Amino acid sequence: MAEKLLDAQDVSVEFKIAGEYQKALHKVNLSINHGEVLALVGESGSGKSTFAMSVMGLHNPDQTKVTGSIKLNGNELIGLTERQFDQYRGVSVGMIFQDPLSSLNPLMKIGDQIAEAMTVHDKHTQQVSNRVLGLLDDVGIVDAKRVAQQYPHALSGGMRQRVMIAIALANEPDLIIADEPTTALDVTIQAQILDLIKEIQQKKNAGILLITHDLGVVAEMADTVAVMYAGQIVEKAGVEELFNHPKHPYTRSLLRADPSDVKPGETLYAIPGTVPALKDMDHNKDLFLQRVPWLDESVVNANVKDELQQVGDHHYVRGTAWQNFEFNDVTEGENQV
Ligand SMILES: Nc1ncnc2c1ncn2[C@@H]1O[C@H](COP(=O)(O)OP(=O)(O)OP(=O)(O)O)[C@@H](O)[C@H]1O
Repeated sequence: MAEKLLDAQDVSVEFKIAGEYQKALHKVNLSINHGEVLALVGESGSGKSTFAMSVMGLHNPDQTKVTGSIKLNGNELIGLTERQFDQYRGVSVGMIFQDPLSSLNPLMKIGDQIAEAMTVHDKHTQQVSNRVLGLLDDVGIVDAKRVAQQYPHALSGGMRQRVMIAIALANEPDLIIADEPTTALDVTIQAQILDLIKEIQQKKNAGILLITHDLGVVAEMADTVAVMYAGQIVEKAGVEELFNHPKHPYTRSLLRADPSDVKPGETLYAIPGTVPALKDMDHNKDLFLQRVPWLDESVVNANVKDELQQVGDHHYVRGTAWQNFEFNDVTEGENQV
């Protein structure tokens, strides 16, 4: 079998908070093939960015313990020094964040910032200038010559995001990590940027780790979906399978709470409660079940294995609560927050 582009096994992350290590990720297993778009979804605080930052080596080693294995093209990343990480961050892995303005240097012209991202010794050659213009062209910027001479503040949000994508692509990375890449943009611009990411991904056969809370974006972009809750993967499946046959109570709740899926006259389902604080996470349990008020305590408190159970073709679920999970529509109104 061909080597995986990204292969993360048993990745756990602990943050030192008030002198004590607290676990934010527990034994996460995720892999991405070349050309595959994996969407990582879950509510705010579920651990999506913590995972992405582990892949990019962006955690502060003095306050964070990262264990397990993360291999990129077969090379282990966990345990690398900052200098070693530099050899692939921005090179084999490109990054697109939610807020391009805070990622771009306000004092540097766009063209120089793109050139700066390239792994070439002399950034001032004609070849580099041509490549900068080519990249701006690739991300759909017309009049690239003029834009290359501008500063970030002169551009619209959508244009800035295109520039971020050009920077992410500067070294033709194998993997692109896109953390909420369109959240800050207007809906029409969102669609353009998503199309652009998809087009680039197909052209370059790059793998994408797409972090989003927007299920519409997932449906549009993803091949595979991993659902994260309280620092654990609770369900993984191909995108159609996950949308059509969700199993885990959390996945089913997320889909039910999807604002884009509400029909006129219907009220939007709100998942009761919130993601627990790190110190309250007992990862031997299926932590979402605490938020299902009608479940029996014995179900909520039962210990659950770390390994996901295979329930279909490429479809995996954590725990067994899904087997008897039903929405309690009678009390649902009372349970809403
Ligand atoms: N540097 C840090 N120090 C302490 N706790 C942190 C740190 N970074 C993240 N956490 C905690 O880890 C948990 C997971 O956070 P994370 O940002 O990964 O979630 P997320 O799913 O990406 O959320 P969002 O969608 O809001 O970005 C949260 O409880 C968060 O408070």
